[in-house]
Amino acid sequence: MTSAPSKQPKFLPARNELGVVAVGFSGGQPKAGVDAAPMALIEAGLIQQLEEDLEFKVSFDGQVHSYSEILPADDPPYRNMKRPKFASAVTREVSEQVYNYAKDGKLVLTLGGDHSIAIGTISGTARAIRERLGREMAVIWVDAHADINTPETSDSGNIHGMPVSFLTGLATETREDVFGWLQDHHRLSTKKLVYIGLRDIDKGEKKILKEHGIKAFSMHDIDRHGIGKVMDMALGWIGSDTPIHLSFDIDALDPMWAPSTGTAVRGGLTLREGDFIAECVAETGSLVALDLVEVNPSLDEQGATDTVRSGLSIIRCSLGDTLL
Ligand SMILES: NC(=[NH2+])NCCC[C@H](N)C(=O)O
Ligand SMILES: [Mn+2]
Ligand SMILES: [Mn+2]
Repeated sequence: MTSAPSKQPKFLPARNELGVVAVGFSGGQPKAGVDAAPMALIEAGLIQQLEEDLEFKVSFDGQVHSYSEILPADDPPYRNMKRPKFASAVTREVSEQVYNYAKDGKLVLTLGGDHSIAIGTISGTARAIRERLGREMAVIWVDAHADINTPETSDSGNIHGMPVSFLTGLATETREDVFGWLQDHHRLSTKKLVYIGLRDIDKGEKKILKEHGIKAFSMHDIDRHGIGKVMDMALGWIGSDTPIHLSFDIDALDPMWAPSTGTAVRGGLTLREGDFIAECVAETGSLVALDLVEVNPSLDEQGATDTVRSGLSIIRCSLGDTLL
C-alpha cells in the first residue's frame, strides 16, 4: 500500500505558472447555460484567488471563448453524433490553446463548458508532455459518468458522453472535420486512465470498461474502502512520477453540493470527498492540467451559487490549497 506521496514536481519547472483557458461551449449536450460557467467562476473571484491566495503567475487572455467564428453553417448528425463538426472544431482549437501553455511547462486550468471539451484539453496536454518529457501522462477522470461511449454505443448522441472513447482511440474517424484531426500523439492509453465516483454507466460503457480492463472506482468502492484508501489505490495504479491530468466533472459531487449541472445523479461524493481527491492529486506534485466542467448556472438557479462555490473549492484544492 502506498501512502500519500509528497515529492518534488520534477516535470514542472515553472510550477507557479498557470495558464487558464475559458471554454464557453455547450454543444456536446442539449442544455443551454453550461457555456456561462467560466464567467460565473471568474465573477466569483477565481483568478484573484489563484493569484493572491495561491500565488500563481496566471496567464489568461481574459476571454471566455464562444468559438462563434468557427460555428459551421450546417452541422447534421453524423454516425449518431449531434453537432459533430462544431464539437470537433472547438476541441481542436482548445487542444492547441492547452498545448501552447503546457509545452512551456505551465500548469493548465481549463474551465468548461461541457465535458466534450476534454477531447481538446487532454489531447493538448498529452501531446505537450510527450514532446517535452518523452512520456505518457495519466488521466484521473472524476465523474458520475464514464463518458466512454463510442458514437455507436451512445443512446443520446451527445458528444459529452464520448470524449474518452476518442481520446483512447476506441473511437476513430477519418473525416478530419469530425475528430479525424486526432493523432497518436494526442492519445491516452486505457492503462493510464483511472475513474473515480462512477454511478451512472450505460450498458455499452460497462462492456468497454470490462473488455479493456480500465481501472475504475465507483461510489460502491468509495463506500466500501473510504475515499482515503481509494485515492491510495488510484494513485498507486498510476505510479509515482507520472504526469497527471485531472478531469473533474462537477456532477461527480452529490446534487446536494452541485445541483446546477446537466446530468445530475444522486448518491454522489460529498464536497469534502471531492476536495480530498483534489488535495491528494495536488500532493503528488505531478499535476500538469486540470479541467472543471459541467457547471450550469442556469439549471436549479437557487443552487447555482453553491455549485459555483463547490467548483471553486475543487479548483483551489487541486492547485495546492491546504486546510492547514
Ligand atoms: N459529461 C457528462 N455529464 N456526461 C453524461 C453522459 C450521459 C450518458 N452516458 C450519455 O452518453 O449521454
Ligand atoms: Mn458526468
Ligand atoms: Mn463527464
